[in-house]
Amino acid sequence: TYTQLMFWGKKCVCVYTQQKHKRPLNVNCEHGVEGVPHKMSPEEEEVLLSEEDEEEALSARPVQIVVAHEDDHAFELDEAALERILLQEHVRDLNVVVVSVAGAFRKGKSFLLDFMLRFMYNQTSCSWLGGHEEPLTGFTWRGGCERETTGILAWSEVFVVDKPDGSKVAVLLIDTQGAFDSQSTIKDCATLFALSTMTSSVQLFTEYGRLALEEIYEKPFQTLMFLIRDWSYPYEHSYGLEGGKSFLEKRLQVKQNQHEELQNVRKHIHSCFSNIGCFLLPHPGLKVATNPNFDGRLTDIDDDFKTELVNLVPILLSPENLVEKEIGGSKVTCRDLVQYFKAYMKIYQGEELPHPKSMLQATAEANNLAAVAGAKDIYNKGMEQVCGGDKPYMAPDQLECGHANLLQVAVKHFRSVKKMGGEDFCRCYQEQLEAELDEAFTNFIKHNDGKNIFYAARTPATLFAVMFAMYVASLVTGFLGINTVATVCNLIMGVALAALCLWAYVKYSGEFREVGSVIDQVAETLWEQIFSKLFEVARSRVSLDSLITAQRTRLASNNNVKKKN
Ligand SMILES: Nc1nc2c(ncn2[C@@H]2O[C@H](COP(=O)(O)OP(=O)(O)OP(=O)(O)O)[C@@H](O)[C@H]2O)c(=O)[nH]1
Ligand SMILES: [Mg+2]
Repeated sequence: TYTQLMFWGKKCVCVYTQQKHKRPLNVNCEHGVEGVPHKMSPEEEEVLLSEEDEEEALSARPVQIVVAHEDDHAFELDEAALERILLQEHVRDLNVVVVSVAGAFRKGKSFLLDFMLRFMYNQTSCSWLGGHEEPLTGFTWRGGCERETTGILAWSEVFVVDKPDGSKVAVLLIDTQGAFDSQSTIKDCATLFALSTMTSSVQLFTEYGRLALEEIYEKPFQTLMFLIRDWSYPYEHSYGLEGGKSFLEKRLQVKQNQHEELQNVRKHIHSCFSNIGCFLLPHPGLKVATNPNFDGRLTDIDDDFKTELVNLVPILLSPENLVEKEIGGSKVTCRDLVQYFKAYMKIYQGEELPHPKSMLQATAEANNLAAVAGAKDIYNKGMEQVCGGDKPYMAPDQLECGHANLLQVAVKHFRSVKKMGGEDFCRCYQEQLEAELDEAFTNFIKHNDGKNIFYAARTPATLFAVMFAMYVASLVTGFLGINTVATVCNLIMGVALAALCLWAYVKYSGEFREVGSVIDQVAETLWEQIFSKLFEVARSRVSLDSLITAQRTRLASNNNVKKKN
Protein backbone atom coordinates (compact mmCIF):
# COMPACT_ATOMS: atom_id res chain seq x y z
CA THR A 1 0.00 0.00 0.00
CA TYR A 2 1.17 3.42 -0.57
CA THR A 3 -0.94 4.49 2.30
CA GLN A 4 -1.42 8.15 2.83
CA LEU A 5 -2.76 9.76 5.84
CA MET A 6 -3.76 13.34 5.58
CA PHE A 7 -4.44 15.56 8.45
CA TRP A 8 -7.10 18.13 8.48
CA GLY A 9 -7.99 20.45 11.28
CA LYS A 10 -9.76 23.75 11.37
CA LYS A 11 -6.57 25.76 11.13
CA CYS A 12 -5.33 23.89 8.12
CA VAL A 13 -8.55 24.59 6.23
CA CYS A 14 -8.13 28.31 6.92
CA VAL A 15 -4.70 28.26 5.33
CA TYR A 16 -6.05 26.37 2.36
CA THR A 17 -8.78 28.84 1.66
CA GLN A 18 -6.20 31.61 1.43
CA GLN A 19 -4.34 29.69 -1.27
CA LYS A 20 -7.18 29.37 -3.66
CA HIS A 21 -5.24 27.59 -6.38
CA LYS A 22 -4.12 24.88 -4.05
CA ARG A 23 -7.49 24.24 -2.60
CA PRO A 24 -8.10 20.54 -2.05
CA LEU A 25 -11.21 18.74 -0.87
CA ASN A 26 -13.48 20.83 1.16
CA VAL A 27 -13.07 18.83 4.32
CA ASN A 28 -13.90 20.83 7.39
CA CYS A 29 -13.73 20.09 11.00
CA GLU A 30 -13.59 22.34 13.94
CA HIS A 31 -11.66 22.64 17.15
CA GLY A 32 -8.22 22.39 15.63
CA VAL A 33 -6.12 22.76 18.76
CA GLU A 34 -2.68 24.09 18.44
CA GLY A 35 0.03 22.97 20.86
CA VAL A 36 1.48 25.38 23.39
CA PRO A 37 5.09 26.53 23.03
CA HIS A 38 7.30 24.30 25.05
CA LYS A 39 10.32 26.12 26.42
CA MET A 40 12.95 23.67 27.54
CA SER A 41 15.14 24.31 30.53
CA PRO A 42 18.91 23.74 30.07
CA GLU A 43 18.63 20.57 32.19
CA GLU A 44 15.85 19.29 29.98
CA GLU A 45 17.93 20.06 26.94
CA GLU A 46 20.81 18.10 28.43
CA VAL A 47 18.56 15.13 29.14
CA LEU A 48 17.30 15.38 25.57
CA LEU A 49 20.81 15.47 24.23
CA SER A 50 21.86 12.41 26.15
CA GLU A 51 18.70 10.68 24.92
CA GLU A 52 19.65 11.65 21.42
CA ASP A 53 23.10 10.16 21.90
CA GLU A 54 21.50 7.00 23.15
CA GLU A 55 19.22 6.92 20.17
CA GLU A 56 22.15 7.41 17.81
CA ALA A 57 23.76 4.40 19.36
CA LEU A 58 20.67 2.27 18.79
CA SER A 59 20.41 1.10 15.25
CA ALA A 60 16.73 1.90 14.66
CA ARG A 61 16.10 5.62 14.37
CA PRO A 62 14.61 8.21 12.06
CA VAL A 63 16.90 8.89 9.11
CA GLN A 64 16.77 12.07 7.05
CA ILE A 65 16.39 10.98 3.44
CA VAL A 66 15.37 14.30 1.95
CA VAL A 67 17.13 17.34 3.34
CA ALA A 68 15.44 20.73 3.11
CA HIS A 69 17.78 23.68 2.54
CA GLU A 70 16.13 26.66 4.14
CA ASP A 71 18.06 29.42 2.39
CA ASP A 72 17.29 28.51 -1.22
CA HIS A 73 14.17 26.38 -0.69
CA ALA A 74 15.88 23.42 -2.31
CA PHE A 75 15.50 19.77 -1.46
CA GLU A 76 18.26 17.25 -1.69
CA LEU A 77 17.98 13.49 -1.65
CA ASP A 78 20.48 11.76 0.57
CA GLU A 79 20.94 8.84 -1.79
CA ALA A 80 23.43 7.06 0.42
CA ALA A 81 21.08 7.16 3.42
CA LEU A 82 18.14 5.97 1.31
CA GLU A 83 20.20 3.15 -0.17
CA ARG A 84 21.45 2.11 3.26
CA ILE A 85 17.85 1.62 4.31
CA LEU A 86 16.31 0.14 1.19
CA LEU A 87 19.18 -1.91 -0.17
CA GLN A 88 19.70 -3.96 2.98
CA GLU A 89 20.25 -7.55 1.93
CA HIS A 90 17.15 -8.95 3.65
CA VAL A 91 14.66 -6.44 2.24
CA ARG A 92 15.89 -5.19 -1.11
CA ASP A 93 14.04 -7.75 -3.20
CA LEU A 94 10.83 -7.71 -1.16
CA ASN A 95 7.77 -5.85 -2.33
CA VAL A 96 7.48 -2.66 -0.37
CA VAL A 97 4.62 -1.14 1.58
CA VAL A 98 5.20 2.59 2.10
CA VAL A 99 3.21 4.15 4.87
CA SER A 100 3.68 7.87 4.84
CA VAL A 101 2.00 10.60 6.78
CA ALA A 102 1.56 14.02 5.28
CA GLY A 103 -0.47 17.10 6.03
CA ALA A 104 -0.39 20.49 7.67
CA PHE A 105 2.34 21.24 10.20
CA ARG A 106 1.84 20.78 13.95
CA LYS A 107 -0.99 18.30 13.55
CA GLY A 108 0.63 15.40 15.37
CA LYS A 109 1.95 13.44 12.37
CA SER A 110 5.19 12.35 14.01
CA PHE A 111 3.25 11.62 17.21
CA LEU A 112 0.93 9.23 15.35
CA LEU A 113 3.83 7.56 13.54
CA ASP A 114 5.38 6.73 16.90
CA PHE A 115 2.27 4.76 17.81
CA MET A 116 2.55 3.01 14.45
CA LEU A 117 6.11 2.10 15.39
CA ARG A 118 4.89 0.63 18.66
CA PHE A 119 2.46 -1.50 16.67
CA MET A 120 5.17 -2.66 14.27
CA TYR A 121 7.43 -3.67 17.14
CA ASN A 122 4.71 -5.44 19.17
CA GLN A 123 2.24 -6.68 16.59
CA THR A 124 1.62 -9.99 18.24
CA SER A 125 0.76 -8.49 21.60
CA CYS A 126 -2.69 -7.07 22.26
CA SER A 127 -1.10 -4.45 24.50
CA TRP A 128 1.00 -2.98 21.69
CA LEU A 129 -0.09 0.53 22.66
CA GLY A 130 2.55 0.40 25.39
CA GLY A 131 2.88 0.93 29.13
CA HIS A 132 0.81 3.62 30.84
CA GLU A 133 3.80 5.64 31.99
CA GLU A 134 6.02 5.04 29.00
CA PRO A 135 7.11 8.22 27.15
CA LEU A 136 6.51 8.16 23.41
CA THR A 137 9.69 7.94 21.33
CA GLY A 138 10.68 7.31 17.73
CA PHE A 139 10.17 10.06 15.17
CA THR A 140 10.83 13.33 16.98
CA TRP A 141 7.66 15.10 18.04
CA ARG A 142 6.98 17.95 20.41
CA GLY A 143 4.44 20.52 21.48
CA GLY A 144 4.62 24.16 20.53
CA CYS A 145 3.68 26.22 17.56
CA GLU A 146 6.99 26.05 15.66
CA ARG A 147 7.47 23.32 13.08
CA GLU A 148 9.55 20.31 14.05
CA THR A 149 10.01 17.87 11.18
CA THR A 150 11.80 19.18 8.09
CA GLY A 151 12.32 17.38 4.80
CA ILE A 152 11.48 13.68 4.76
CA LEU A 153 12.52 11.06 7.26
CA ALA A 154 12.30 7.31 7.10
CA TRP A 155 12.51 4.83 9.94
CA SER A 156 15.85 3.10 9.54
CA GLU A 157 14.41 -0.32 10.24
CA VAL A 158 12.39 -1.75 7.38
CA PHE A 159 9.93 -4.20 8.91
CA VAL A 160 9.57 -7.58 7.28
CA VAL A 161 6.01 -8.84 7.66
CA ASP A 162 4.55 -12.21 6.71
CA LYS A 163 1.23 -11.73 5.03
CA PRO A 164 -1.55 -14.30 5.47
CA ASP A 165 -1.01 -15.52 1.89
CA GLY A 166 2.53 -16.55 2.84
CA SER A 167 4.34 -13.73 1.04
CA LYS A 168 6.80 -11.46 2.80
CA VAL A 169 6.63 -7.68 2.43
CA ALA A 170 8.83 -4.84 3.61
CA VAL A 171 7.14 -2.01 5.48
CA LEU A 172 8.70 1.44 5.37
CA LEU A 173 7.42 4.23 7.59
CA ILE A 174 7.91 7.79 6.37
CA ASP A 175 7.47 11.13 8.14
CA THR A 176 7.24 14.41 6.25
CA GLN A 177 7.67 18.06 6.91
CA GLY A 178 4.31 19.65 7.63
CA ALA A 179 2.83 21.92 5.01
CA PHE A 180 1.69 25.53 5.25
CA ASP A 181 4.08 26.69 7.96
CA SER A 182 5.31 30.25 7.81
CA GLN A 183 8.68 29.39 6.18
CA SER A 184 7.68 27.13 3.31
CA THR A 185 6.65 28.27 -0.13
CA ILE A 186 3.85 26.62 -2.07
CA LYS A 187 6.44 24.84 -4.16
CA ASP A 188 8.08 23.45 -1.03
CA CYS A 189 4.77 22.08 0.14
CA ALA A 190 3.85 20.67 -3.26
CA THR A 191 7.27 19.09 -3.63
CA LEU A 192 7.13 17.42 -0.25
CA PHE A 193 3.56 16.28 -0.62
CA ALA A 194 4.25 14.85 -4.03
CA LEU A 195 7.53 13.30 -3.01
CA SER A 196 6.54 11.66 0.21
CA THR A 197 3.02 10.75 -0.63
CA MET A 198 2.35 11.72 -4.25
CA THR A 199 -1.15 12.48 -3.07
CA SER A 200 -1.49 15.34 -0.77
CA SER A 201 -1.09 18.21 -3.19
CA VAL A 202 -4.41 17.42 -4.69
CA GLN A 203 -4.26 19.51 -7.81
CA LEU A 204 -0.83 18.39 -8.90
CA PHE A 205 -1.53 14.93 -7.82
CA THR A 206 -4.92 14.34 -9.37
CA GLU A 207 -3.71 15.80 -12.65
CA TYR A 208 -0.79 13.40 -12.58
CA GLY A 209 -3.13 10.57 -11.78
CA ARG A 210 -5.30 11.36 -14.79
CA LEU A 211 -2.32 11.39 -17.12
CA ALA A 212 -1.06 8.14 -15.73
CA LEU A 213 -4.49 6.64 -16.24
CA GLU A 214 -4.46 7.47 -19.92
CA GLU A 215 -1.54 5.20 -20.26
CA ILE A 216 -2.13 2.25 -18.02
CA TYR A 217 -5.85 2.08 -17.41
CA GLU A 218 -5.37 1.13 -13.83
CA LYS A 219 -5.71 3.22 -10.73
CA PRO A 220 -2.22 4.60 -10.16
CA PHE A 221 -2.38 4.94 -6.40
CA GLN A 222 -3.55 2.54 -3.80
CA THR A 223 -4.86 3.80 -0.52
CA LEU A 224 -5.63 7.30 0.58
CA MET A 225 -6.79 7.67 4.12
CA PHE A 226 -7.98 11.01 5.38
CA LEU A 227 -7.43 11.22 9.06
CA ILE A 228 -9.48 13.90 10.69
CA ARG A 229 -8.30 14.70 14.15
CA ASP A 230 -10.11 16.34 17.06
CA TRP A 231 -13.43 15.29 15.61
CA SER A 232 -16.11 16.84 17.75
CA TYR A 233 -19.35 15.81 16.13
CA PRO A 234 -19.65 12.11 16.98
CA TYR A 235 -23.41 12.65 17.19
CA GLU A 236 -23.44 13.40 13.43
CA HIS A 237 -20.76 11.01 12.21
CA SER A 238 -19.45 8.52 14.74
CA TYR A 239 -15.71 8.16 15.47
CA GLY A 240 -13.75 5.67 13.41
CA LEU A 241 -13.94 4.31 9.92
CA GLU A 242 -17.71 4.04 9.55
CA GLY A 243 -18.38 7.61 10.59
CA GLY A 244 -15.47 8.73 8.41
CA LYS A 245 -16.94 6.94 5.43
CA SER A 246 -20.34 8.60 5.66
CA PHE A 247 -18.65 11.97 6.26
CA LEU A 248 -16.35 11.58 3.27
CA GLU A 249 -19.15 10.46 0.98
CA LYS A 250 -20.92 13.68 1.76
CA ARG A 251 -17.78 15.75 1.15
CA LEU A 252 -16.94 14.05 -2.10
CA GLN A 253 -20.37 14.50 -3.63
CA VAL A 254 -20.30 16.31 -6.94
CA LYS A 255 -22.95 18.98 -7.11
CA GLN A 256 -24.11 20.93 -10.11
CA ASN A 257 -23.63 24.34 -8.56
CA GLN A 258 -20.06 23.59 -7.43
CA HIS A 259 -17.12 25.39 -8.98
CA GLU A 260 -15.63 23.37 -11.84
CA GLU A 261 -12.32 23.05 -10.05
CA LEU A 262 -13.97 21.49 -7.01
CA GLN A 263 -15.96 19.16 -9.23
CA ASN A 264 -12.82 18.01 -11.02
CA VAL A 265 -10.98 17.24 -7.81
CA ARG A 266 -13.87 15.12 -6.65
CA LYS A 267 -14.17 13.27 -9.93
CA HIS A 268 -10.45 12.63 -10.29
CA ILE A 269 -9.78 11.49 -6.79
CA HIS A 270 -11.97 8.43 -7.25
CA SER A 271 -10.33 7.50 -10.52
CA CYS A 272 -6.88 7.78 -8.97
CA PHE A 273 -7.15 5.67 -5.84
CA SER A 274 -8.18 2.07 -5.56
CA ASN A 275 -9.23 2.71 -2.01
CA ILE A 276 -10.21 5.93 -0.25
CA GLY A 277 -11.00 6.00 3.40
CA CYS A 278 -11.57 8.45 6.17
CA PHE A 279 -11.12 8.03 9.88
CA LEU A 280 -12.53 10.32 12.52
CA LEU A 281 -10.30 10.53 15.56
CA PRO A 282 -11.46 12.16 18.80
CA HIS A 283 -9.54 14.87 20.62
CA PRO A 284 -6.69 13.38 22.70
CA GLY A 285 -7.46 15.56 25.71
CA LEU A 286 -6.23 18.83 27.10
CA LYS A 287 -3.04 17.42 28.59
CA VAL A 288 -1.85 16.41 25.12
CA ALA A 289 -2.79 19.71 23.60
CA THR A 290 -1.79 22.17 26.26
CA ASN A 291 0.55 20.64 28.82
CA PRO A 292 4.16 21.58 27.98
CA ASN A 293 5.45 18.65 30.05
CA PHE A 294 3.41 16.03 28.24
CA ASP A 295 5.79 13.32 27.07
CA GLY A 296 3.38 11.06 25.25
CA ARG A 297 2.56 8.70 28.13
CA LEU A 298 -0.80 6.98 27.83
CA THR A 299 -2.11 8.06 31.24
CA ASP A 300 -2.30 11.62 29.97
CA ILE A 301 -4.30 10.71 26.87
CA ASP A 302 -8.10 10.49 26.80
CA ASP A 303 -9.62 7.00 26.69
CA ASP A 304 -11.74 7.74 23.62
CA PHE A 305 -8.61 8.66 21.70
CA LYS A 306 -6.78 5.50 22.79
CA THR A 307 -9.75 3.31 21.87
CA GLU A 308 -9.90 4.76 18.38
CA LEU A 309 -6.11 4.61 18.00
CA VAL A 310 -6.26 0.87 18.71
CA ASN A 311 -8.79 0.60 15.88
CA LEU A 312 -6.95 2.86 13.46
CA VAL A 313 -3.39 1.54 13.46
CA PRO A 314 -4.24 -2.11 12.63
CA ILE A 315 -6.44 -0.88 9.76
CA LEU A 316 -3.28 0.51 8.25
CA LEU A 317 -0.63 -1.90 9.39
CA SER A 318 -1.91 -5.35 10.29
CA PRO A 319 -0.53 -8.01 7.93
CA GLU A 320 -3.85 -8.75 6.22
CA ASN A 321 -4.33 -5.06 5.45
CA LEU A 322 -0.89 -4.44 4.00
CA VAL A 323 -1.06 -4.11 0.23
CA GLU A 324 2.14 -3.66 -1.71
CA LYS A 325 2.93 -0.46 -3.51
CA GLU A 326 2.27 -0.63 -7.23
CA ILE A 327 3.34 1.66 -10.01
CA GLY A 328 1.97 1.22 -13.48
CA GLY A 329 0.27 -1.98 -12.36
CA SER A 330 3.40 -3.77 -11.16
CA LYS A 331 4.57 -4.23 -7.62
CA VAL A 332 7.52 -2.22 -6.44
CA THR A 333 10.41 -3.66 -4.48
CA CYS A 334 12.61 -1.74 -2.06
CA ARG A 335 15.30 -1.67 -4.74
CA ASP A 336 12.85 -0.16 -7.25
CA LEU A 337 11.74 2.44 -4.75
CA VAL A 338 15.27 3.87 -4.69
CA GLN A 339 14.97 4.50 -8.44
CA TYR A 340 11.58 6.17 -8.05
CA PHE A 341 12.87 8.45 -5.34
CA LYS A 342 15.83 9.46 -7.50
CA ALA A 343 13.66 10.06 -10.55
CA TYR A 344 11.07 12.14 -8.72
CA MET A 345 13.75 14.10 -6.93
CA LYS A 346 15.34 15.04 -10.24
CA ILE A 347 12.24 16.82 -11.49
CA TYR A 348 11.99 18.92 -8.35
CA GLN A 349 15.41 20.44 -8.86
CA GLY A 350 14.05 23.12 -11.22
CA GLU A 351 12.73 26.54 -10.30
CA GLU A 352 9.20 25.89 -11.45
CA LEU A 353 6.47 23.87 -9.86
CA PRO A 354 6.77 20.48 -11.56
CA HIS A 355 4.42 19.94 -14.45
CA PRO A 356 2.26 16.83 -14.10
CA LYS A 357 3.56 15.57 -17.41
CA SER A 358 7.15 15.63 -16.19
CA MET A 359 6.10 13.62 -13.18
CA LEU A 360 4.58 11.03 -15.46
CA GLN A 361 7.78 10.98 -17.48
CA ALA A 362 9.80 10.60 -14.31
CA THR A 363 7.64 7.65 -13.32
CA ALA A 364 8.11 6.07 -16.73
CA GLU A 365 11.84 6.68 -16.46
CA ALA A 366 11.99 5.21 -12.98
CA ASN A 367 9.86 2.27 -14.12
CA ASN A 368 12.36 1.48 -16.81
CA LEU A 369 15.39 2.11 -14.64
CA ALA A 370 13.98 -0.18 -11.98
CA ALA A 371 13.43 -2.88 -14.60
CA VAL A 372 17.01 -2.36 -15.84
CA ALA A 373 18.32 -2.67 -12.27
CA GLY A 374 16.30 -5.86 -11.74
CA ALA A 375 17.54 -7.39 -14.99
CA LYS A 376 21.14 -6.44 -14.21
CA ASP A 377 20.82 -8.09 -10.84
CA ILE A 378 19.60 -11.32 -12.44
CA TYR A 379 22.52 -11.22 -14.89
CA ASN A 380 25.13 -10.50 -12.21
CA LYS A 381 23.82 -13.19 -9.89
CA GLY A 382 23.80 -15.67 -12.79
CA MET A 383 27.32 -14.77 -13.86
CA GLU A 384 28.49 -15.10 -10.26
CA GLN A 385 27.19 -18.67 -10.38
CA VAL A 386 29.00 -19.27 -13.66
CA CYS A 387 32.36 -17.63 -13.01
CA GLY A 388 32.24 -16.00 -9.56
CA GLY A 389 35.31 -15.29 -7.45
CA ASP A 390 35.41 -18.79 -5.98
CA LYS A 391 34.99 -20.55 -9.33
CA PRO A 392 38.07 -21.75 -11.22
CA TYR A 393 39.20 -20.36 -14.58
CA MET A 394 36.88 -21.31 -17.42
CA ALA A 395 37.37 -21.50 -21.19
CA PRO A 396 36.53 -18.17 -22.88
CA ASP A 397 34.00 -19.71 -25.29
CA GLN A 398 32.13 -21.33 -22.39
CA LEU A 399 32.11 -18.01 -20.60
CA GLU A 400 30.75 -16.32 -23.70
CA CYS A 401 28.05 -18.97 -23.95
CA GLY A 402 27.05 -18.34 -20.30
CA HIS A 403 26.96 -14.61 -20.99
CA ALA A 404 24.77 -15.03 -24.05
CA ASN A 405 22.27 -17.18 -22.12
CA LEU A 406 22.09 -14.84 -19.17
CA LEU A 407 21.83 -11.80 -21.41
CA GLN A 408 18.79 -13.40 -22.98
CA VAL A 409 17.27 -14.18 -19.57
CA ALA A 410 17.92 -10.62 -18.35
CA VAL A 411 16.43 -8.99 -21.45
CA LYS A 412 13.44 -11.30 -21.21
CA HIS A 413 12.95 -10.25 -17.60
CA PHE A 414 13.23 -6.58 -18.58
CA ARG A 415 10.62 -7.01 -21.28
CA SER A 416 8.26 -8.94 -19.04
CA VAL A 417 8.12 -6.19 -16.40
CA LYS A 418 5.14 -3.89 -16.93
CA LYS A 419 6.45 -0.45 -17.78
CA MET A 420 5.13 2.96 -18.70
CA GLY A 421 6.39 5.16 -21.50
CA GLY A 422 5.60 3.18 -24.63
CA GLU A 423 7.62 0.80 -26.79
CA ASP A 424 10.16 3.32 -28.15
CA PHE A 425 10.92 4.65 -24.71
CA CYS A 426 11.44 1.11 -23.39
CA ARG A 427 13.69 0.23 -26.31
CA CYS A 428 16.16 2.96 -25.29
CA TYR A 429 16.37 1.41 -21.85
CA GLN A 430 16.72 -2.07 -23.30
CA GLU A 431 19.65 -0.83 -25.35
CA GLN A 432 21.11 0.74 -22.23
CA LEU A 433 20.67 -2.58 -20.43
CA GLU A 434 22.41 -4.50 -23.19
CA ALA A 435 25.28 -2.01 -23.27
CA GLU A 436 25.68 -2.23 -19.50
CA LEU A 437 25.62 -6.02 -19.57
CA ASP A 438 28.26 -6.05 -22.30
CA GLU A 439 30.40 -3.82 -20.13
CA ALA A 440 29.83 -6.10 -17.16
CA PHE A 441 30.82 -9.04 -19.37
CA THR A 442 34.15 -7.36 -20.23
CA ASN A 443 34.82 -7.17 -16.51
CA PHE A 444 33.87 -10.80 -16.04
CA ILE A 445 36.30 -11.69 -18.85
CA LYS A 446 39.09 -9.76 -17.16
CA HIS A 447 38.24 -11.38 -13.86
CA ASN A 448 38.26 -14.81 -15.47
CA ASP A 449 41.55 -14.11 -17.26
CA GLY A 450 43.04 -13.04 -13.94
CA LYS A 451 42.42 -16.57 -12.67
CA ASN A 452 44.44 -18.08 -15.51
CA ILE A 453 47.90 -18.66 -14.10
CA PHE A 454 49.36 -18.67 -17.61
CA TYR A 455 47.70 -15.37 -18.32
CA ALA A 456 49.51 -13.86 -15.33
CA ALA A 457 52.75 -15.43 -16.51
CA ARG A 458 52.28 -14.20 -20.07
CA THR A 459 54.57 -11.19 -19.87
CA PRO A 460 57.59 -13.00 -18.33
CA ALA A 461 56.99 -15.98 -20.63
CA THR A 462 56.94 -13.74 -23.70
CA LEU A 463 60.09 -11.92 -22.54
CA PHE A 464 61.83 -15.23 -21.86
CA ALA A 465 60.80 -16.51 -25.25
CA VAL A 466 62.15 -13.33 -26.90
CA MET A 467 65.42 -13.70 -24.98
CA PHE A 468 65.72 -17.34 -25.92
CA ALA A 469 64.94 -16.69 -29.59
CA MET A 470 67.45 -13.83 -29.70
CA TYR A 471 70.08 -15.94 -27.94
CA VAL A 472 69.70 -18.74 -30.50
CA ALA A 473 69.64 -16.22 -33.36
CA SER A 474 72.80 -14.50 -32.14
CA LEU A 475 74.56 -17.86 -31.78
CA VAL A 476 73.59 -18.92 -35.29
CA THR A 477 74.37 -15.58 -36.93
CA GLY A 478 77.67 -15.32 -34.96
CA PHE A 479 78.57 -18.80 -36.11
CA LEU A 480 77.78 -17.82 -39.70
CA GLY A 481 79.87 -14.66 -39.27
CA ILE A 482 76.99 -12.15 -39.70
CA ASN A 483 78.24 -10.16 -36.76
CA THR A 484 76.03 -7.07 -37.09
CA VAL A 485 72.87 -9.19 -36.91
CA ALA A 486 74.35 -11.13 -33.98
CA THR A 487 75.03 -7.85 -32.16
CA VAL A 488 71.46 -6.60 -32.79
CA CYS A 489 70.13 -9.91 -31.47
CA ASN A 490 72.30 -9.60 -28.37
CA LEU A 491 71.06 -6.06 -27.91
CA ILE A 492 67.41 -7.12 -28.13
CA MET A 493 68.15 -9.91 -25.67
CA GLY A 494 69.65 -7.36 -23.28
CA VAL A 495 66.63 -5.08 -23.60
CA ALA A 496 64.28 -8.02 -22.97
CA LEU A 497 66.30 -8.97 -19.88
CA ALA A 498 66.22 -5.39 -18.58
CA ALA A 499 62.46 -5.23 -19.25
CA LEU A 500 61.99 -8.50 -17.37
CA CYS A 501 63.91 -7.22 -14.34
CA LEU A 502 62.01 -3.94 -14.39
CA TRP A 503 58.67 -5.76 -14.73
CA ALA A 504 59.53 -8.03 -11.78
CA TYR A 505 60.42 -4.98 -9.69
CA VAL A 506 57.17 -3.19 -10.60
CA LYS A 507 55.10 -6.26 -9.70
CA TYR A 508 56.96 -6.69 -6.44
CA SER A 509 56.98 -3.08 -5.27
CA GLY A 510 53.83 -1.67 -6.89
CA GLU A 511 55.84 1.40 -7.97
CA PHE A 512 56.17 2.73 -11.57
CA ARG A 513 52.97 0.98 -12.51
CA GLU A 514 52.74 2.87 -15.80
CA VAL A 515 56.10 1.41 -16.87
CA GLY A 516 54.80 -2.04 -15.88
CA SER A 517 51.66 -1.65 -17.94
CA VAL A 518 53.70 -0.49 -20.98
CA ILE A 519 55.82 -3.63 -20.70
CA ASP A 520 52.63 -5.71 -20.32
CA GLN A 521 51.15 -4.10 -23.40
CA VAL A 522 54.25 -4.69 -25.54
CA ALA A 523 54.43 -8.29 -24.31
CA GLU A 524 50.72 -8.75 -25.02
CA THR A 525 51.10 -7.42 -28.56
CA LEU A 526 54.03 -9.73 -29.16
CA TRP A 527 52.06 -12.59 -27.68
CA GLU A 528 49.03 -11.94 -29.82
CA GLN A 529 50.97 -11.24 -33.01
CA ILE A 530 53.44 -14.11 -32.78
CA PHE A 531 52.96 -16.70 -30.06
CA SER A 532 49.19 -17.04 -30.08
CA LYS A 533 49.34 -17.42 -33.87
CA LEU A 534 51.88 -20.18 -33.43
CA PHE A 535 49.56 -21.84 -30.92
CA GLU A 536 46.64 -21.51 -33.30
CA VAL A 537 48.62 -23.15 -36.08
CA ALA A 538 49.56 -25.93 -33.68
CA ARG A 539 45.94 -26.29 -32.54
CA SER A 540 44.63 -26.37 -36.08
CA ARG A 541 47.18 -29.08 -36.87
CA VAL A 542 45.93 -31.07 -33.90
CA SER A 543 42.32 -30.65 -34.94
CA LEU A 544 43.28 -31.54 -38.52
CA ASP A 545 44.92 -34.71 -37.20
CA SER A 546 41.86 -35.55 -35.13
CA LEU A 547 39.64 -34.82 -38.14
CA ILE A 548 41.70 -37.21 -40.26
CA THR A 549 41.56 -39.90 -37.55
CA ALA A 550 37.80 -39.42 -37.21
CA GLN A 551 37.41 -39.68 -40.96
CA ARG A 552 39.49 -42.87 -40.99
CA THR A 553 37.43 -44.49 -38.25
CA ARG A 554 34.21 -43.53 -40.04
CA LEU A 555 35.49 -45.05 -43.29
CA ALA A 556 36.59 -48.18 -41.42
CA SER A 557 33.20 -48.61 -39.75
CA ASN A 558 31.48 -48.04 -43.12
CA ASN A 559 33.61 -50.75 -44.63
CA ASN A 560 32.69 -53.07 -41.75
CA VAL A 561 28.99 -52.45 -42.32
CA LYS A 562 29.39 -53.12 -46.05
CA LYS A 563 31.29 -56.31 -45.32
CA LYS A 564 28.53 -57.49 -42.97
CA ASN A 565 25.87 -56.74 -45.60
N1 LIG B 1 -5.06 18.56 19.27
C1 LIG B 1 -4.36 17.50 19.01
N2 LIG B 1 -3.04 17.52 19.27
C2 LIG B 1 -2.32 16.41 18.99
C3 LIG B 1 -2.90 15.25 18.44
N3 LIG B 1 -1.92 14.31 18.30
C4 LIG B 1 -0.77 14.87 18.74
N4 LIG B 1 -1.01 16.12 19.15
C5 LIG B 1 -0.05 17.09 19.69
O1 LIG B 1 0.40 17.87 18.62
C6 LIG B 1 1.70 18.35 18.88
C7 LIG B 1 2.57 18.24 17.68
O2 LIG B 1 2.92 16.91 17.42
P1 LIG B 1 3.96 16.49 16.28
O3 LIG B 1 3.83 15.02 16.12
O4 LIG B 1 5.31 17.04 16.55
O5 LIG B 1 3.31 17.26 15.05
P2 LIG B 1 3.76 17.26 13.53
O6 LIG B 1 2.53 17.25 12.69
O7 LIG B 1 4.72 16.15 13.28
O8 LIG B 1 4.46 18.67 13.41
P3 LIG B 1 5.60 19.15 12.36
O9 LIG B 1 6.66 18.11 12.39
O10 LIG B 1 6.03 20.45 12.87
O11 LIG B 1 4.91 19.25 11.04
C8 LIG B 1 2.21 17.55 20.06
O12 LIG B 1 2.19 18.35 21.21
C9 LIG B 1 1.21 16.45 20.22
O13 LIG B 1 1.03 16.12 21.58
C10 LIG B 1 -4.31 15.27 18.18
O14 LIG B 1 -4.91 14.33 17.70
N5 LIG B 1 -4.96 16.42 18.48
MG1 LIG C 1 6.63 16.07 12.71
